[in-house]
Parts: sequence; structure tokens; C-alpha cells
Amino acid sequence: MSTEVNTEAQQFIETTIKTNPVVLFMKGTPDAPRCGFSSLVVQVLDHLGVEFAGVDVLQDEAIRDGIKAFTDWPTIPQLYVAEEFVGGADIVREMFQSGELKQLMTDKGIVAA
Ligand SMILES: N[C@@H](CCC(=O)N[C@@H](CS)C(=O)NCC(=O)O)C(=O)O
Repeated sequence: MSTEVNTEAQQFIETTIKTNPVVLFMKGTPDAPRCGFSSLVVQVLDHLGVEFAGVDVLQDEAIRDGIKAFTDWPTIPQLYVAEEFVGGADIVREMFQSGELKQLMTDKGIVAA
């Protein structure tokens, strides 16, 4: 795995996060996740009625490595809300169970209260 920063990938990541209120960097697509962790986050977002952009890191190694470097987080999935990193599957599950994720989505105006 290269540790070099791929500028094109970094720019794609930054633009995607800036132009979409909710972004999930995941394995597979929202309709066909290819990892249980990614699938869990998709299910949570769908359950909350959150529209989101899914980025399939399996389509591009530079984005797969790039998002880990960008966030300084070692794994996929990675959820961004309003340009801020929220967490991976474990954090999303915990925040969903506590109600914190729904609160975040309503605070940011992404879903109605
Ligand atoms: N505990 C992690 C689980 C995610 C995880 O372990 N992801 C692995 C397998 S999908 C991963 O991204 N490995 C590095 C890679 O595949 O590039 C979470 O909360 O999201």
C-alpha cells in the first residue's frame, strides 16, 4: 500500500464532502453493500430516512487509501455529516442506539425533527 498522497483523490474526497451534506465512504454501493460494516451504516441511514452520497472505495485504491489518510482513521466505512467525520460502523451504531445520530441529523437540518 502506497503512503504517497494522491492529490486527485484528495481533491475528490474534499469536493465530495463539501458538496454533499451526508457522505458514506463504503465498500460497495448503498443498494449493494459489499461489507457487513458498510451494510450496517446504510441500514441505519435508511432507517432514519437520511439521503446520502455513497462512495464505493473498492472502485479506486487511491480513494480507499486517501480517505483513511484524510480522516486519519484506519477503516471503512466512514460517515461524514456536514463536512465533519462522525465515525465508522461501531460509532454509528452506538449513536443510533442512543438517539444521538438522529439528533445530529435534525440539528444539521438533514431530517425533520
Ligand atoms: N470497527 C470498525 C469496523 C470496520 C472495519 O474493520 N473495516 C475493515 C474491513 S471492511 C477495513 O476497512 N479494513 C481496511 C480496508 O479494507 O481497507 C468500524 O467501526 O467501522
